Amino acid sequence: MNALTLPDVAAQVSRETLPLDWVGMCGIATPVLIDGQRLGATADAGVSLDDGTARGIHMSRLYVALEKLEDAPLAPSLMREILQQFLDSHEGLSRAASLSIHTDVLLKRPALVSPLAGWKSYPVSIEAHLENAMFHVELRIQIPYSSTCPCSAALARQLIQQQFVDDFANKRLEHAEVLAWLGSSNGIVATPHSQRSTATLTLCLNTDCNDMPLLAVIDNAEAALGTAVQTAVKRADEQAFALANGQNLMFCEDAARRLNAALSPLPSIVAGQVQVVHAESLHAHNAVAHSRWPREAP
Ligand SMILES: Nc1nc2c(ncn2[C@@H]2O[C@H](COP(=O)(O)OP(=O)(O)OP(=O)(O)O)[C@@H](O)[C@H]2O)c(=O)[nH]1
Repeated sequence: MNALTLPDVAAQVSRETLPLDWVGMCGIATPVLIDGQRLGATADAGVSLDDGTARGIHMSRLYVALEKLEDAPLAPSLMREILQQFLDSHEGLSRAASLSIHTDVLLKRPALVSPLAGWKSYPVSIEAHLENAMFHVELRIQIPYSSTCPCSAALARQLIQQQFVDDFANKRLEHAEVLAWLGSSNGIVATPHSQRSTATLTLCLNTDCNDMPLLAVIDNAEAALGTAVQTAVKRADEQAFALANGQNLMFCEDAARRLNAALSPLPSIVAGQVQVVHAESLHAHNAVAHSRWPREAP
């Protein structure tokens, strides 16, 4: 076979001299190691093309650098190493590099009361950027939970009181009769509405972290909300869930404040933003609140 020289189009001079902000590949399949689990993920890898005369970047050099994801736990330090390799392999062409990883973290969560447990999937994205030795990493995670409207609960309580007045007007109160009434459908004549809700947390991580603080973030967030959606559920678990909802009535504003208070003290997080969306059953639209920290001085 003839030893032909392969044409290298990327090395050609571009006819139109124009630097590009980002060039790379999106949706590269890769495994990642998180908390000892090997997960399937996709990666978006790219660099800036600051040399406007160069025709193209060297995609294969970015692809090869992603091999590091196979064996080392995913951490800010690992992402920095990979980004540095992107830049080293594009010396003279690129000044900025970025890498995003998208995956679903699977966690086994215990039931509230029964000995059952089940798997829950949390969509996670980690975005890292390196430019002029400035490195930052952002973790985005979605957490589903239940929220019961405090206003609706108060309105339902008022109707229950009214029903009590109607049913027991001019009657001597008998303990057994009241108890039976409380257990009847008349005793709970109205119920508050509740909704499946989602918190999207965007967290700027401490770049010295040698692991991803996923479990700490999820555990803190779910404890602060008190009404995480459940996996395996027996009746005892459902009853405990009803109690948890009753004890944690939440407007979207309440949920955003709770999450801010729970996550902002974590040492692995230097700044953050919370977006909560309550998919209302009262309306066909959603109730939404945002909160971020640290807050700029007014
Ligand atoms: N830059 C660029 N490359 C592309 C694109 N689509 C496909 N490729 C291909 O990506 C492959 C890898 O490119 P390079 O990394 O430059 O490959 P190479 O020249 O063999 O590798 P080096 O010797 O390291 O430069 C080439 O075959 C390109 O044709 C594109 O839109 N832009």
